[in-house]
Amino acid sequence: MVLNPVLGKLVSKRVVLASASPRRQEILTNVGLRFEVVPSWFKETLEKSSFAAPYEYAVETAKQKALEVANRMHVKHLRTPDVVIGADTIVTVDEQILEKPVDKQDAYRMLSRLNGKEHSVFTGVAIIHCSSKDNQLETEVTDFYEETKVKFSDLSEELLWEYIHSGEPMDKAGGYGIQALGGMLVEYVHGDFLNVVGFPLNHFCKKLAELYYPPSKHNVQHKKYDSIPSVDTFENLSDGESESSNFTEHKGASKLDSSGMCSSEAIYNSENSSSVTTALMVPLENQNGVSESAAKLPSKILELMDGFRASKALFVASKLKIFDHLKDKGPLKAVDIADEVGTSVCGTERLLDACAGLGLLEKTTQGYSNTDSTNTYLTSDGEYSLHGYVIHSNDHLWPLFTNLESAVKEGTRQNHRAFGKKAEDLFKDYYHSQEVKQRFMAAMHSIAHLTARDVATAFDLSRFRSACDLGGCTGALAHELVQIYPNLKVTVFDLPEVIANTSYFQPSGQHTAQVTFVSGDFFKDNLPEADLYILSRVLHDWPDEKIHVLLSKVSAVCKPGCGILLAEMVLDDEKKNRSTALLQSLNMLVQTEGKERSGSEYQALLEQHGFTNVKIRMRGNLLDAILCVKT
Ligand SMILES: O=c1[nH]cc([C@@H]2O[C@H](COP(=O)(O)OP(=O)(O)OP(=O)(O)O)[C@@H](O)[C@H]2O)c(=O)[nH]1
Repeated sequence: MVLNPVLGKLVSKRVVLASASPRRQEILTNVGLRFEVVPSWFKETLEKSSFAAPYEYAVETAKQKALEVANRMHVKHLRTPDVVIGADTIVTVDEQILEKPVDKQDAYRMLSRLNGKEHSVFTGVAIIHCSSKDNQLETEVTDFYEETKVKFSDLSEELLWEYIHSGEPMDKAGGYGIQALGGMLVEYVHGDFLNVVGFPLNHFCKKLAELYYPPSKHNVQHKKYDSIPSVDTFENLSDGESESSNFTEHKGASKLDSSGMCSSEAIYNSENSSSVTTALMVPLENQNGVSESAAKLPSKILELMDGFRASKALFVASKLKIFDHLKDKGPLKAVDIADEVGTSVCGTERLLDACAGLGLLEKTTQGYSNTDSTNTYLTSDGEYSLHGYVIHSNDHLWPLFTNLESAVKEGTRQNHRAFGKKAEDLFKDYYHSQEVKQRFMAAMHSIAHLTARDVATAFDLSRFRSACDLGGCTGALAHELVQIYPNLKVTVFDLPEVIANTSYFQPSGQHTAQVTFVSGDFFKDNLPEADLYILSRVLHDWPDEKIHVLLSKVSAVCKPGCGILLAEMVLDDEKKNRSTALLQSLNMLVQTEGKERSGSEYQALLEQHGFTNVKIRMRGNLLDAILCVKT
């Protein structure tokens, strides 16, 4: 994959995307970039007439978005990031700048202007390199823009309104999404398609190449980065740093084409790849050296068929604490690991090779060692350890999922089949078995800790003085909130059995005293008073009837102006787009009476209890956020 050496330069850096746009997150995730998402609070209100050209407005807005996040993260002691990326997309037609429509009428106004005409889409991008000197933030700004021309067909009023009623235009510049239904409105595109979607990836890579590989004697003879360097050029540019070598090329194998099929060219296998691409070896030449045309294979389907093998390899390596041993002692040979964990050498070697093939381990002549992301996410003491959730997935979710067929046939949870006990009796185990309780709490903690910043920064919550996190478990989200909002006090409200076991999970450091724990059952007991009630991964556990009971209790204690913050995976209205969220809904089917819901479904539930002004922030990661206010 020729572009990866450039992106590889960011591997060891703390990269932050200052954008709430799920499309930008997806474009960058798809090429294997690892980053955190901290949406900018910069309001897009710069005076447009003060800019000589529309692209200058987009570039300045992108810059201000990124600088706001860099400053906020620095000031709030959230560890200064190395690189912050901001972007802003606008549409221009007849010398007018169109941003996101504020309502359906506004969307109609925009789409009518674009109807039958060619217009320009500009995305301004800012790449801010940050450092901290004497506790002062220092920034180096690189910015650029990209223009793409798009022409709309002549569209009927009826079609425009049908499109507007689909809901798609609302969070999109110019009121359309070219990547989805909006694509049907478009006659042609001249230029970078991804630029229209919200992020000019190609130009971004060229900028990184300029920044990280300044012209040397060798490449000055070539064109100066007005194109992406070729494979050879990249090899010449490589400075031999390990991050570049994470991106491995193998000749004579396969890569995915845009249709998801395989064609013969090159294998791409990187630990930074968001999805594991199944490597299907397709020889380019037969034994006589004659080229053969490689058969197209349904790689996506083959990958899905293999998915359970990959999951189980990860689970077993985690259960055996292989990643923990390698963190402390790696690199280690298979024989040494087998000795440490008490397993067979031949079985351990195959497991380790599989983990290396999946990008979880690195294999060298010295033996096996963890990748950076394995150290961060898969060791039990990693900064964002998911170890607890991996073990929960193996011990609890795996047996439930093996009964998925029955769950689908019967439409109910499968605890009785998976564990020989009804859900209620399992709950009693939870009360009585310290081991089961701790495993569950560790699982919930790992996801809450990983997603806490995303949830806490989805909206500006600084106007709230007190919050109550209902079902807040170990307080991971509460602690993140008080770091970000130092004037906030958070009460974590959960069952007595949970509260009694929270001490192990408590962080040290600033503002921890602002988090307190209160035990109770939110269906039965009085709720603590607060300006903001938080329900993170709670509503998806319950059917609508129970949610009404809970929301009416919250509504009864909420004063006007108080709010609810929900954190859930939000489905699109047609329930067809986000496979992770749709699979999560199956996950709720096998074990609860709940389900994942769409934004409109949550809105309807909330509005029935007097909560209005419902705002939804699709984060595109593990949790989305919904904020509403009691009127
Ligand atoms: O064809 C498409 N055109 C545009 C989009 C999406 O539109 C928005 C543009 O808005 P903006 O640049 O202000 O970005 P936000 O979404 O508000 O997020 P920030 O937090 O970065 O301000 C952008 O999301 C594009 O992806 C589209 O999807 N298709």
